[in-house]
Amino acid sequence: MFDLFSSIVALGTKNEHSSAVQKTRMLNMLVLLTILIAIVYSISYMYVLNAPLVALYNLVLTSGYFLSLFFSHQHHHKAAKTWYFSLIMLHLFICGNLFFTQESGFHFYYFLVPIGALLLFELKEKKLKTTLSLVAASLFLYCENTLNENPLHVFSEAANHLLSQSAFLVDMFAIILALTLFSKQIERHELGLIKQASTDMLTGLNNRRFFFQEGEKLLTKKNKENKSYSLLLIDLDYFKDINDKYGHAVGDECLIIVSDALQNVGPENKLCARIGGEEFAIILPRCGPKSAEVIAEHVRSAIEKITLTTSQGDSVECSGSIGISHNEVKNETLKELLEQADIALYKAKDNGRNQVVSYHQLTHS
Ligand SMILES: Nc1nc2c(ncn2[C@@H]2O[C@H](COP(=O)(O)OP(=O)(O)OP(=O)(O)O)[C@@H](O)[C@H]2O)c(=O)[nH]1
Repeated sequence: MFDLFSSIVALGTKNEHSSAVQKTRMLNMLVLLTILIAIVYSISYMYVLNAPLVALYNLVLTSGYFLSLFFSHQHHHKAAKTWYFSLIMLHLFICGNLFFTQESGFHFYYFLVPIGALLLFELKEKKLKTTLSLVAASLFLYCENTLNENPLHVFSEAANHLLSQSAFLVDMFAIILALTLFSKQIERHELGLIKQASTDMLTGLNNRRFFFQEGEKLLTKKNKENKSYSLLLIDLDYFKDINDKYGHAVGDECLIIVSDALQNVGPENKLCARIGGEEFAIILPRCGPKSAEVIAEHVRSAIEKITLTTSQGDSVECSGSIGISHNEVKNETLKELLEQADIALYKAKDNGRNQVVSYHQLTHS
């Protein structure tokens, strides 16, 4: 049963972009919900309100919603939405102006049309969305001010009261549901944008922007708490040669593998980022000079162990030089720590590469 529900909700979502998938799923769900509510109404007309003819007509109208699911299945999304909203308006008009009188409160359901259209139509479908909403508003006003003299079924006052109350409740539920879905949509998009703006596209590591933003925050906090921390600046050796010899794509693959290795070495609470072409940085919170040197050595060794086999069968090896700095003298800023780590890194390159040099060692020797 659940599988059937899931496959109906997923109708027409294959190979669509994520926003269209969301909207199509929402429409399919709404169609199913409408069918369910309409069936519940038919059952109550039949057994509670004793109006079998109304129940039958209502079921015939309800079957029309399946066409919307068919349009979704055929990927005619605009047609699916337009048909759904048009049919729901026709359905309400027939209920309020043929089956019963406006005292049944069915015309209050017209409010669902602008809410649904706002959620389900794309921004560029403004005209269609506005037209449907205006038609719904006009029909509401018409029904509110017109009394059907010859209804198919005359309800008692209590039944009319019950029906109009149920319309209010469904309206309220729909507004809450729409707002919840809407805010979820916004939140999801916002999180996606934040992630995109802070991630390096090639390697998936944090990017330079995020590193500086979060690094400053982290260091200000640690400086205030008088806690020690270290910074590792890692630069791959002779990377230009790898690009020149094996091609840019192999160079890219190498950067990805190195990034994975960096993420897997050292403590979990580190801040690791790609801050330049073949340059990476790691901030190690609560980490003094000795521990930083041990971790840096693990990082160096992890990079050295990487071997990449190209499609031509060549083995590519890489190595990295690492400069370390600490907040030992005064509460250094991130910029100062990077400058110190850069001096140490330069020394590591100068000494022959594939090694770790600490700024602390340089200044104390
Ligand atoms: N494949 C690839 N290469 C990149 C990327 N970003 C920068 N590079 C290359 O990285 C190389 C860096 O070269 P250099 O600065 O000379 O450094 P190096 O060859 O590693 O030499 P040393 O640092 O002195 O050991 C350049 O050839 C850049 O084109 C990237 O995203 N992908």
